[in-house]
Amino acid sequence: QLVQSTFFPPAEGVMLPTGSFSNRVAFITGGGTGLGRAMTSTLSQLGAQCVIASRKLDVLQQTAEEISSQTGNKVHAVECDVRDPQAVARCVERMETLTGLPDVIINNAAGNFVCPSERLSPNAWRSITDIVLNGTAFVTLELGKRLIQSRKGASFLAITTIYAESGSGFVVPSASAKAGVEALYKSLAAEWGRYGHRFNIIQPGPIRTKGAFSRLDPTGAFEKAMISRIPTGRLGKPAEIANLAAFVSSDYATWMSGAVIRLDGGEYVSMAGEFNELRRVTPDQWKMMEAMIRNTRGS
Ligand SMILES: CCCCCCCCC/C=C/C=C/C(=O)SCCNC(=O)CCNC(=O)[C@H](O)C(C)(C)COP(=O)(O)OP(=O)(O)OC[C@H]1O[C@@H](n2cnc3c(N)ncnc32)[C@H](O)[C@@H]1OP(=O)(O)O
Ligand SMILES: NC(=O)C1=CN([C@@H]2O[C@H](COP(=O)(O)OP(=O)(O)OC[C@H]3O[C@@H](n4cnc5c(N)ncnc54)[C@H](OP(=O)(O)O)[C@@H]3O)[C@@H](O)[C@H]2O)C=CC1
Repeated sequence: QLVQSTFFPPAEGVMLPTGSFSNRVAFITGGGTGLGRAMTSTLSQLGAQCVIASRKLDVLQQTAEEISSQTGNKVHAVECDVRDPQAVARCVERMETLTGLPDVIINNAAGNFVCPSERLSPNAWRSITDIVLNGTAFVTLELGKRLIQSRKGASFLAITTIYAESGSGFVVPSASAKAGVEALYKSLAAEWGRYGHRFNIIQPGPIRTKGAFSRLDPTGAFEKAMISRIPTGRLGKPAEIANLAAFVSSDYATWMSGAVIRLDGGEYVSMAGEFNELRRVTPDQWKMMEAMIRNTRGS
């Protein structure tokens, strides 16, 4: 952590009023681990009945038991590989039986690893883009069609990343697929408002989770450099994303649709600005540089 992080301590308590999601059902892909688990925990504390889905049923079941024993609200675990549209349809059928169709859908499941693009096999490309782009599309279309048929409104949220906008070397399948997810959600925000559906996007900056950090910085060698470019001087916390996701999915945000919200401690703008490296210039060096600039005559 950098010294300025003391100005920006994370508030990790649940932000919305108790009961904000009473009588609501929330469906969270990848809800067993990391940020998905944090969002499930927050929504469950706020009264939602949650359904979490991913490939590893044992992980999902353990998370579901832990959260529901803390909150007293049901959390259902449903096995689902989002790459398989038939598995997605079966998962949604199971959810309809357990809870009925959801009010809140969070597309959070993802796959990623750092790799020079010239080392990627076609299957490596397919693996990431299938989870991130096709998986989000299959979940969104399956649920969207059923919600439209039932004339039920819903809030859809996709978790992308800050480099969905800029692109990034060494995570090219992820960058391409996340950019596709953003196009999908912005497009549906325009098309399906008439059915009572909102679509929003959160772009998190770096937040320590085992899933992300073990695949993106396996040796830990890049963490210090990464934190040094974050103006608020620290990583994000899962609870910070969870509070934002809860707000975006809540009745306090019914006028929000098609929004792309970056929550990254300022990392994106810090990397983007041409002159931002001048942060390193000391007061004495500024004195000298200013004198040089003022003494310049003509062009
Ligand atoms: C600079 C410091 C950075 C510090 C962190 C900063 C973070 C800030 C921004 C973060 C953004 C985060 C975005 C995320 O999405 S994080 C989410 C991460 N979580 C996961 O990835 C969880 C799920 N992942 C997985 O299950 C696997 O990793 C998987 C590979 C994506 C999928 O698993 P599976 O289906 O079992 O696939 P496999 O059969 O194992 O592999 C499929 C093909 O992919 C090839 N492959 C796998 N790993 C690698 C690798 N490391 N390098 C190259 N190729 C790889 C594999 O070989 C297969 O191809 P084939 O051999 O041709 O068949
Ligand atoms: N942590 C960070 O710094 C950042 C994370 N993000 C995004 O946040 C989200 C959560 O990531 P994070 O919590 O860090 O990482 P995790 O690895 O913990 O989460 C990824 C989840 O996706 C699930 N998943 C992967 N493949 C599939 C599949 N085929 N079908 C269903 N579920 C699947 C995994 O469960 P299982 O293995 O059981 O299938 C896992 O629970 C992702 O969208 C990621 O891109 C974005 C920017 C920064």
